[in-house]
Amino acid sequence: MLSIEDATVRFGERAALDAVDLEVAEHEIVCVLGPSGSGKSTLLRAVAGLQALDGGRVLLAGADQAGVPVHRRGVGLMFQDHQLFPQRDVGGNIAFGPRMRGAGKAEQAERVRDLLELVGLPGAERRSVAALSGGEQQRVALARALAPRPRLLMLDEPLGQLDRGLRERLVVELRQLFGRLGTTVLAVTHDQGEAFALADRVVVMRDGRIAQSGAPVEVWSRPASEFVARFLGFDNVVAARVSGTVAETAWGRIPVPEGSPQGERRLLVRPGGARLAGEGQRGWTVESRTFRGDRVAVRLRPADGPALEAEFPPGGAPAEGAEVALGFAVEDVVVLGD
Ligand SMILES: Nc1ncnc2c1ncn2[C@@H]1O[C@H](COP(=O)(O)OP(=O)(O)OP(=O)(O)O)[C@@H](O)[C@H]1O
Repeated sequence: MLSIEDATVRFGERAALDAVDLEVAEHEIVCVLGPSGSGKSTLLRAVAGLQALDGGRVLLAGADQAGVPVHRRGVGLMFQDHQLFPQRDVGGNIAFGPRMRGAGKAEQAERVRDLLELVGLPGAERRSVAALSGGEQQRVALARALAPRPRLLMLDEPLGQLDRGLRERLVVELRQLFGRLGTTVLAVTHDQGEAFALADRVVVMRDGRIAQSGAPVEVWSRPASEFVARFLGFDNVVAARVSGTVAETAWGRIPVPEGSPQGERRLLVRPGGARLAGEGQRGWTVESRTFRGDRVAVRLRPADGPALEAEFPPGGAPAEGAEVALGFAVEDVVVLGD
């Protein structure tokens, strides 16, 4: 459906997109994640035709989009800076696209009715957009973006302004909705929870390049590099010398999965990977304990080396100041690439 080939966009000396290659298949939901300034919006804008490329190509269904204006690309946009038209009512906002494409009054009304049904706001045609809640406005913006039946829907921080509870609910609804409609989606967010919940595939960007691309579970369980690991919030990263299935680290000898990269590496231990073990490595002191509802986060300090963040079930966490022995679960250990 969408092929981005070697796409480059420069602002002065700096490349906001640096030779990016990305394919999005029909019906696929791809979420682009990354820190502020990593080039996420520039990527979307380039696909939409709002940003010219300095190099490379954007193809939609095989056709090079060079010189094709935004409104002829057949893409739907729901961007942060594309607010609803305040002077039109809900129906007027949603009917805008179909009207521009020459749909008659009856067809427009039917489309608006169907879409309002779809986004869970049946009968809201005549409501003023100013009188809608934030969540309702997002739904109307989504209906407006879907109205012209775009072959590709692009979302920039679709739920950015909303509070967490509403976001979590809407993200589930969105995924179901896109599945039902068979919509192909390219979305951008800085919120990893949102990306992981929405996407079939996540793409993590760094400085205008793709740092990792894969199914959510794959990226989560096997971050490719220290950058991706830290971006996902994993802080237990330590220098390691890997030989076979064992790594020597400041946290002691740690088992690593078979087939791990060898030699001088960086190694990640997910917080669930450290276990209390009588026959494990002794000499860890519990520096702090933080209750997090369903688990307790515990900061452990070895005799000599950096602290390690571990997680325990609420009933099973050691007390502050306690001396414990630790073992490591190999499935929570990742030898990172460069
Ligand atoms: N019109 C512009 N002129 C100059 N520099 C720009 C322009 N648009 C973007 N940039 C720069 O390009 C880089 C990538 O910006 P972009 O907006 O794509 O990042 P982003 O990942 O979407 O960030 P955010 O999450 O903050 O929206 C940044 O360094 C930004 O300052």
